[in-house]
Amino acid sequence: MTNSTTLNKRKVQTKDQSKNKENYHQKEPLTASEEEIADSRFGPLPTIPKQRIWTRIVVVLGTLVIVYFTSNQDKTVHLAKFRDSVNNRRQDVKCAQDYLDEVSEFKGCIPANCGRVVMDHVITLEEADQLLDLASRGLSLGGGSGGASILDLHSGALSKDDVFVDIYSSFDIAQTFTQDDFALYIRLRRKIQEAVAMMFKIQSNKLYLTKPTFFSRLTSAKPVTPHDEYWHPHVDKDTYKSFHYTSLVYLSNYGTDFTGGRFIFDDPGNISTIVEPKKGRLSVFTSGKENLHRVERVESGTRFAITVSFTCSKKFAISDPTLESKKKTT
Ligand SMILES: O=C(O)CCC(=O)C(=O)O
Ligand SMILES: [Fe+2]
Repeated sequence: MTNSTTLNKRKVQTKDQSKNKENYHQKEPLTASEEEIADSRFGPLPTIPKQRIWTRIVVVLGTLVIVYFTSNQDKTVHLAKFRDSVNNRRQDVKCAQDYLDEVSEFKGCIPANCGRVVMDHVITLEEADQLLDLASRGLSLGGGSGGASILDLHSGALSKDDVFVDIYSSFDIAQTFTQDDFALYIRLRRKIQEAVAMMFKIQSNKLYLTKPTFFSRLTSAKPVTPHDEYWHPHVDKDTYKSFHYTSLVYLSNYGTDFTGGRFIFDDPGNISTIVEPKKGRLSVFTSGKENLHRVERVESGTRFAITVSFTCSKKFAISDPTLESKKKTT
């Protein structure tokens, strides 16, 4: 066969194929023999009913809408619910670089991981009740007119109306507190310090109590001073330079003693990581930007807690208060 004959044959084939194509597009009925050939070689030509196409479009669009809205919405994660009883429920997060840079100077005080841990079995219910009793007696000497009152047993700062007073110079504190109160306070501070050291794998003797360390009483009352606005997101280390580890012990129960007032870590990706306060619950976390947090506004009732703060830097250490040492300053 010559080359020209082959070429001619190809031309004929191409002509036939384009004829078929035309047939297909123009939907001209196939001849019986063409139909037979099409059926036997390829099976019947596929057809998608219009209704099914619309169903698919609606499903795809619906899915896109759901994905769009859910990805922009707040996601809520519970680190510890009120009804949970947790041993050491931890969540590691990447340390903020400036926190890591700073803490790296303090050998024995560098956390194995940054993050948060909730512990329900470090402070007993009885100890929490005793602390609550101590806090209530102290706070009964004053109390802010807005929704937040604090009592700092180290500095003596107590909220009173819209200012702070010094309980050690304003009152005869021996009428309000006993030596046992201070002994309890010191014992629990040590317990918390041990727990912080254990959870972050650091040396307890490289950790120092720092200021402010204080009791808080929160209500739904209208704010009077900026100190009453406890619900703003913040980083403890930005507010208080000395902080490296923050710990909180809750002294009242979410849902029964008060509503609202949950503790929330504002995590990247609009994730709210929630700790519901519970009497005796200890929550500890590294104080850097990795742990941006806030307290929800209390809606009803009264919420008591104590913030116990630790530093790795000896120069920011404060000593434990005792009844004797504090009486001397009056
Ligand atoms: O009371 C709490 O749950 C948190 C208080 C707090 O954020 C703080 O003391 O810095
Ligand atoms: Fe805080």
